[in-house]
Amino acid sequence: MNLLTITLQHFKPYWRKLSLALFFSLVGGAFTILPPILVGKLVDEVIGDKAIAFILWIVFGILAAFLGKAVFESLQEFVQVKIGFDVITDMQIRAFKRLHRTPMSFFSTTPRGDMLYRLTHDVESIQNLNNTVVPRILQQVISAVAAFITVFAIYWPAAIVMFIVFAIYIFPSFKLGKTMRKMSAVQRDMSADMYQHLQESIESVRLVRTYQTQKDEIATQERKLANWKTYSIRAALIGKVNWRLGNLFNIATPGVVMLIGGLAIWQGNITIGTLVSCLNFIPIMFQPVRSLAENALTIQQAIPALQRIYEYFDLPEEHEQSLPDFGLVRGKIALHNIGFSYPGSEKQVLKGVSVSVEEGKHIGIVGTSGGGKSTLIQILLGLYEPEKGSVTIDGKDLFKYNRNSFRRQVGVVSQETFLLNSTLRNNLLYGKPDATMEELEEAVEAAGLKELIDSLEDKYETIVGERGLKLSGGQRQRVALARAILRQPPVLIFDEATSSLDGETEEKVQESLEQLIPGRTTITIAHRLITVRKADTILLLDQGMVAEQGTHEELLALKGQYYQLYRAQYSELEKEMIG
Ligand SMILES: Nc1ncnc2c1ncn2[C@@H]1O[C@H](COP(=O)(O)OP(=O)(O)OP(=O)(O)O)[C@@H](O)[C@H]1O
Repeated sequence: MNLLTITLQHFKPYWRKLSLALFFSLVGGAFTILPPILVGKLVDEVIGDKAIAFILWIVFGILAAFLGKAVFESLQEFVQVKIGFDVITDMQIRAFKRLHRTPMSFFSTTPRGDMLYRLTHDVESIQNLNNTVVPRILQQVISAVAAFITVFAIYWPAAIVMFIVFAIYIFPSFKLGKTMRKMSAVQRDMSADMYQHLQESIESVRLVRTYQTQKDEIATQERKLANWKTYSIRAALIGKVNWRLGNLFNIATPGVVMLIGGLAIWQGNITIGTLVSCLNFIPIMFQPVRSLAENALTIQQAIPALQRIYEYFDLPEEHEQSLPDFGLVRGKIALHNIGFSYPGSEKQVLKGVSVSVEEGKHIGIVGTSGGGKSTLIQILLGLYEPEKGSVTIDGKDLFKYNRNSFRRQVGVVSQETFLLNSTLRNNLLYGKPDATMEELEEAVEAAGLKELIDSLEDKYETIVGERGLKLSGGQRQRVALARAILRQPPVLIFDEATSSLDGETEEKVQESLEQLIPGRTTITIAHRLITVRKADTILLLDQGMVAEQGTHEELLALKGQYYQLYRAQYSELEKEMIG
């Protein structure tokens, strides 16, 4: 679909308001043509015939026309500004919705700064266009057409002259507009790139300070700014050329009209009043044409922003929205012969992995770093689709159902805990906003958070700071744990969920978790083998393959990789106990 079609689609729901705006604009336009006609009458009839008493009526007419124009054009602007905001919010939400439905691979390959720039700055520049340029364009077009028709009716040669001069003026403006559009597209990409760098630099301020790379950061920003500046100056100069051109024609047009009009008066074809009217119509017609040409440049500049937002409307969807829901999940999970490599990467991360967990059972996954443990979980959650193999939940193919309906019934605590810049209460209730205070306190207790909350002055109302930065790593992880526990889901996934806790706290939390686990299908990924020793089955993943599988005791008895890992992790005393 092209740009215009998509844009019109967005305006379509507001056609009633648009018609109202058009009506107000037409009435405003009618008032615009009155003053020049009355001025002509003033010259011919009042001054010429010395009918001084009539002058008051003319002056009153002119004032009334200006007032009428102001009232109706304001009404039109008001309606259109409202439509402008309606349309822009619709556009932003459409792009945002689509972003939330697009596959995870998009997020791992697209810079965050670029996404944010599109949804904020690009939207903003279209908003400016919608609120200022679009409402005026309607008035301008109507005024220009009304003026042209009136001049044509009272003295057509003047109308033809005006039309030719304006056409000559408009042509280069549109030509310049095309150049501006291209330049503006480059400028937007440059700005988005700068935004991306600024965001990354600010977000990683701790890293920058620790590694003392401020100079490099500033140098990079200076380089980006210098390129952007050179380009922007060029674009601004082109805009000025257009403005100067407008000035030139502004002076030339009355001259030509006076020349041919004067000749017509001398020949007795028109009255002086008619020429005065025509001259008064020039600014009415020229001003809109001029703004139209200038606005055309603004529109051309905004088109790349529009394109960047529209690109998001076409993002692929993770799954069709029409897929059926899972219904109540019981928790029998089977991943069969999974083969997977990340989009854009050649490396096979998973090479034929099969895992099956019976309803309510606990499976532990251990193995070397980078072995593919977290990837397996992402596939189980349907965040990535495997190239090979299948994922079934209660015997149903995950990819033939609405994945969100499965995810809603899973409690996940991962290595990276994401907290909102809000109160502890809001963070805890994120997965279950309607939980009772009793449920909340139970979850807090189970996650070992009670002491912390009691020690805080504002208790549950304490603000945790952006991304939970006011909490320690272990505290953040416990908040995430409580959040998952609160949901009481049939499936629990712990991906290094207790890795940031000290030994003592980990042990306590582990005890609470062990009470929570029975009856729920649980998958625990852990580096510390002690975390999974009670699991029904333990899977050792090595370089994308299942190297060993069995209970803790079976694996130890096997004296393979698991045994080696265990030995490496525990004290001499424990080693002796095994031996
Ligand atoms: N988004 C991604 N794009 C490309 N490659 C990725 C991506 N995420 C992970 N990988 C690669 O996939 C492999 C498996 O990563 P994964 O995070 O699944 O391992 P892991 O076993 O969970 O490791 P760890 O125990 O260190 O958390 C790694 O080699 C990693 O570099």
